[in-house]
Amino acid sequence: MPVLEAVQLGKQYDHSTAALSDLNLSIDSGEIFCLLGQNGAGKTTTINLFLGFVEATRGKALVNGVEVRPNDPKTKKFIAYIPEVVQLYGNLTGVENLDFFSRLAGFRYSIGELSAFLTKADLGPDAQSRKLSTYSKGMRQKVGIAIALAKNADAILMDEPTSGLDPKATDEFTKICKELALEGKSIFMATHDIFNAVNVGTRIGIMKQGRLVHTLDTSQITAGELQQLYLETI
Ligand SMILES: Nc1ncnc2c1ncn2[C@@H]1O[C@H](COP(=O)(O)OP(=O)(O)OP(=O)(O)O)[C@@H](O)[C@H]1O
Repeated sequence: MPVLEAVQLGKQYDHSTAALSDLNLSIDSGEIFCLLGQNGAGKTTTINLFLGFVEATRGKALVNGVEVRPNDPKTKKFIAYIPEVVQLYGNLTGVENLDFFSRLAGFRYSIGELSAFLTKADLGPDAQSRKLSTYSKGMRQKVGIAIALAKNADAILMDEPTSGLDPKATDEFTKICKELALEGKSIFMATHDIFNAVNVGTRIGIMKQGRLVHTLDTSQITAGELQQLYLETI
């Protein structure tokens, strides 16, 4: 069974044209699916439909075979979400933030366990005990990853996770994503970074005006070819 599945999924906000139309997509355990598309193409809408933040006007989104419904916690426990800027408490340390958000998700961990999640997310011991107000954007992303790990989510959804990260931080983030996928997590990422999409993704989707117009295996395409296809498509 796919971890994330969209069946004829569509969304129309009010009287506007459809933000998403007829999306059919299956993402398995261990896959990293990178969704490309211009501003307004429908990437965030797709993520929001899986999260249950907005309600589908057509079709359905499923997580582990369970249909997503807004305000229904059933599918939320399977998913973690990492927004472009991970919102955390500046006056709490990395460990304290992770503890707070783990408790919100219903998990209580020892300091050692919390520290192990942060270490796995590539945040060293010095950083773990520092206040979040001193963290870089890349470090905040790592706390976001640790929160996903602590929640034991099967799917991690990310909206432009590498935007604004320097090349080293992007590389570190990419390595963590690959490790998580090897452990069986499903990752769904909206991104504008074509090079990183080819580097990190197992599959790429290109969306235009709410429609998924291309789906490719990254083994079949170079970054240059993807860029060409993207520019021809949008
Ligand atoms: N809450 C909303 N109400 C009305 N229209 C919306 C709402 N959210 C998004 N839209 C519209 O839906 C379309 C798709 O937007 P969406 O944010 O999903 O695109 P995107 O691909 O994520 O863009 P970006 O790369 O800028 O984040 C756009 O036309 C946008 O204006």
